[in-house]
Amino acid sequence: MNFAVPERPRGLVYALLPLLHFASVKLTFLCAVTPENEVVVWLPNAVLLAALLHFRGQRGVVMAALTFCSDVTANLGAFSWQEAVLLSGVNLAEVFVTYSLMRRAQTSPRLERIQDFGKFIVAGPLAGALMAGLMGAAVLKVMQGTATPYLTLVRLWWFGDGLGLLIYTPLLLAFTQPAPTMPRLHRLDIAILLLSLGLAVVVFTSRGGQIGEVSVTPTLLLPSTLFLAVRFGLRWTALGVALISLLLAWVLSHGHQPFGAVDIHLEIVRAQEFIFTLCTIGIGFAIVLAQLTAHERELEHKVRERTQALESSNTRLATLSATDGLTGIANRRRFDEVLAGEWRRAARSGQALTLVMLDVDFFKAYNDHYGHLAGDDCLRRIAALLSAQFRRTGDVLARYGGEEFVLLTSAHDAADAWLIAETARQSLQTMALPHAMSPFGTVTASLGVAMHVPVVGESVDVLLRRADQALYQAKAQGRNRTSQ
Ligand SMILES: Nc1nc2c(ncn2[C@@H]2O[C@H](COP(=O)(O)OP(=O)(O)OP(=O)(O)O)[C@@H](O)[C@H]2O)c(=O)[nH]1
Repeated sequence: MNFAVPERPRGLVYALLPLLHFASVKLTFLCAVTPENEVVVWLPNAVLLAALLHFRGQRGVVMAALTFCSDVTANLGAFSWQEAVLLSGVNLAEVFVTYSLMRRAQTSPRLERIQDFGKFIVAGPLAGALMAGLMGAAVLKVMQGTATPYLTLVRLWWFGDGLGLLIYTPLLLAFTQPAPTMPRLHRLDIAILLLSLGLAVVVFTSRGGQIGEVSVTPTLLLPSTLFLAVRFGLRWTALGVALISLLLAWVLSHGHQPFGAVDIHLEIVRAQEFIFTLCTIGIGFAIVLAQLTAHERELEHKVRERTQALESSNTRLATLSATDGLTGIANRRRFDEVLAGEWRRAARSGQALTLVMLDVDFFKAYNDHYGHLAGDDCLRRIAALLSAQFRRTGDVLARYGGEEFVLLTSAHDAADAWLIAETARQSLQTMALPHAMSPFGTVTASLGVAMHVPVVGESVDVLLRRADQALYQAKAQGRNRTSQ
């Protein structure tokens, strides 16, 4: 049982446990014991089992002692005190054997997986209750000298106790869990529930009659249980199953014959078979559905997580593929994309585009003199300076390659365009990065400016070529200048 351990049982639990046990004894006698003293279902043992499962066995001895006292008290009405103590001991043994078997089989105490429900059925209704049947029947035979054959006594005890565990344990456990969200009750739900209620009344009072070819037996209520499982989940299915089972037991023990006019012993076995089928199918189906829903949610959650991770790595990749690794500004690829888009937009709107090309002067000499790493650093500082300068909306600064930068911007006119470029050149000069191999003594740049209003169908090369020519001119005229 590898699930989170809940808090230990406290005062209120100790008070409620024997009360619930005693109430379950009363409920059993009210609904499920025939005038011939045959028990159709014996509920009380499930109270201790559910408590042991819920609290993972913590303070099990105290809880057992409390329910034992309640059990002996309940038995005293029908048996001598020695018999009462022995029979309550058998009940206690049944619960502890069931609990130990479930523990051994590593059963989830919440019975929330179909495998766990299966293990519970084997450990409790089959093994635990059978063992109690063998022991209880022996006590009755030896102490009371009952005339009923030993094996019949075993069967009666086994089936009654087993079904009690089967009906009541999942119900009590379901109600100790946090309440699941209830689906909204539609008109169709109400109609089906009312129809099922009507059907139950017909089934339980029809004395095994027939409508046409169809036998009106409790089996007809099976679809209603499946409906409960589909619409309302485990908690309400467990309750529905328990109600139908107890109603059937009550009907039987009050002389009605929902399976037709057959011998009462046979009638009880039929009812028990039906209750077993109803519980295993109804509760099992509800558990499978809940498991599927939980699995689906888990999958959805995983898909959402993966999608988010994929999206963020896509975004990171997109940023990486658009960024120049050395300077952190846009790379040529990104610049070409933006230029093409802006070119088309300007062609439609008739707006002028301004392109500034900036090439660092004597950079080979800088590299040769200061080293390649210093050259890298110099390029980074120039990029930072230009980024700080060109930050108007719509400005796109990029490293075009090597020691060449480009700026796509908009200017009012040619003079404005020249001023933008010239300001950048002057800032670089003012930064005064030492360049011993340059006639200017500091790092400088030459800039070429081109301005053009594109027309639809014209190639961007027009603008690039013009800027390149202007740059060539600036270089030819002595460098550290802006040409247009
Ligand atoms: N450190 C460094 N150097 C680079 C990088 N990319 C290109 N270069 C260098 O930039 C230099 C460019 O040299 P050239 O094309 O001859 O130009 P220049 O020496 O600046 O001469 P002008 O442009 O005519 O003034 C070459 O030495 C390249 O190795 C880079 O990422 N880091």
